[in-house]
Order: sequence, then C-alpha cells, then structure tokens
Amino acid sequence: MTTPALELHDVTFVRDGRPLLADIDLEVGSGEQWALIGPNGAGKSTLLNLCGAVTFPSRGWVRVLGHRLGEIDLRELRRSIGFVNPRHPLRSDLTVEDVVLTGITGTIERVPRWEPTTDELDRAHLMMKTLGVDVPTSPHWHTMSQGERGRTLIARALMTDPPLLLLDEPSTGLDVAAREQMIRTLDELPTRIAGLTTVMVTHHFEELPPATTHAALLRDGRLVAAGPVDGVLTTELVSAAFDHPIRVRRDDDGRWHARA
Ligand SMILES: Nc1ncnc2c1ncn2[C@@H]1O[C@H](COP(=O)(O)OP(=O)(O)OP(=O)(O)O)[C@@H](O)[C@H]1O
Repeated sequence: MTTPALELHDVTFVRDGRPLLADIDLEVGSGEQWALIGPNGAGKSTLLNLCGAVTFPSRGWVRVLGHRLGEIDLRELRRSIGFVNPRHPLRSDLTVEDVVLTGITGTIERVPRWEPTTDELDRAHLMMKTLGVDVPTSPHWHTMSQGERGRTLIARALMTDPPLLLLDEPSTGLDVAAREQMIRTLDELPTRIAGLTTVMVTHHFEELPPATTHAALLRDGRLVAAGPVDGVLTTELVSAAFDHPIRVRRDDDGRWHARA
C-alpha cells in the first residue's frame, strides 16, 4: 500500500483562544486531486497551511508524505511540497525565469550570489514550457498579467519536483479567458506529472478542473464531508456547507456549476 500524501488525525488549530479548525480527520491518497471548498472564513487556507507544514496543529497530528509534523526537518519536508499562493509577496521586478528559479532556493527574492546549475536552468525552462509561460521573452514580473503570474507561480512550485502541490485559489483575479487557460493547465498537470497529488482551495465550483478526484467541504472550521468528488459535491452537502440552498450540477464535460 502506498503512503498517503496527507493524513490529519483529530486536528484542532487554535489562534487567539479561538478554534479555527476542529476535529479534522482527513486522508489524501497519493496521486489524488482534491478540492477544498467552503464559505469565507471556513478555515480553508488554515487547513492548507497545515498540509504545507507552514503551521502545526494545536491538537491531534498531521503527517505529510509520511512524515509527522514535529518529527521531521521542516526545510527538507518543504522541498517536497509545492505551494502556490497567488498573493506572492514579490517586491523586485524579477524576470519570469528568476521567479521560477526561486522555487529552488525556497525564497521570494533571488538569493545574492546564488547561481543555478545548467540542470536547474534546464528544469526552469522545462517547467515554464510545461505551464505555457513564454521562455524566449521571459517577461518581468511587474508587467505580467495575473494569468501569466499564476502559471509562473505553478512552474516555480514544481521546480523541486515535489510529489505534493498545494494551491490557494490559483484563479484569483483572472479574467474568463485566463481562468479557462488556468483550469486547462491544472487539468493536464496530473497526466503531465505522473503521481502528483494536488490540493486546491477554491470558492468557485466553475473553477474545478474536471480531473478533480476528491473534495472536502468545510464550514466553521469543521469538515462537513470529504471523499470522492461526486459523492461530496452534491446539492444537499454543498447547501449544508454554505448554510444556503445551492443547486450543484456537473456537465458532460466534467465541469461543475453552482446556483443559489
Ligand atoms: N493568524 C490568525 N490569527 C487569528 N485568526 C486567524 C488567523 N488566520 C486566519 N484567522 C481567522 O480564521 C478563520 C479562517 O480563516 P481562513 O483564511 O483559513 O478561511 P478561508 O476559508 O480560507 O477564508 P476565505 O475564503 O475568506 O479566504 C477566519 O475567521 C480568519 O479571520
């Protein structure tokens, strides 16, 4: 049996005396594509940060790629996790290539005096190509569109060839064409990168790639449901998670729609 990519057991996460997550039990199998869905403030990003070994649980335990948080060198573990945050806090005007290369150093900015090896440069170009980011012109961050930035950040996250990719609302701020391109990119990732496990936070059902295999619904820091996607993204369970009547439907092309 392969080791699950993520295991959370009886996890509670408390900040300022308030439980932001409570009683979370979740197992994400290797090679599965998960969506994490719930209303604003439900705790999706908080849960993703636990999965990314950014924070530790207040109670219970978390295993990431078979390693229990608290018992493993975090720097080493984080190299095995790609994390995509569209609110990437980059200040300098790096080229796309430079931004992608920071995936190796695990930094936001280029590390002074650090130079990539030929293999690392080749990998950066391969990832840029895989994600459809323009290699020949390698534009600068400040002039890039939100869509280009989003794809660049995924290329950056994949530089260390991580088996686990976490995405926090990767379609934020995209127009409809860029959003569709992003969905197609995400949909193709599992076939382009064999064995990759992904967990994506989103508010919008329309943004789920058809390749999504599983979903978890959160409400007020608790799991409403988690499991194979078609059994979780139902009108009944989604309405319960959002505390509002929502009709959920899946089209023949595998895309979801939700209407209040
Ligand atoms: N560091 C923190 N300290 C205290 N409270 C926090 C902290 N981070 C988040 N929260 C609170 O925890 C709750 C869950 O936040 P989180 O960002 O995980 O939710 P979310 O489901 O991702 O929300 P959204 O959809 O709005 O992005 C919110 O009420 C938020 O205000």
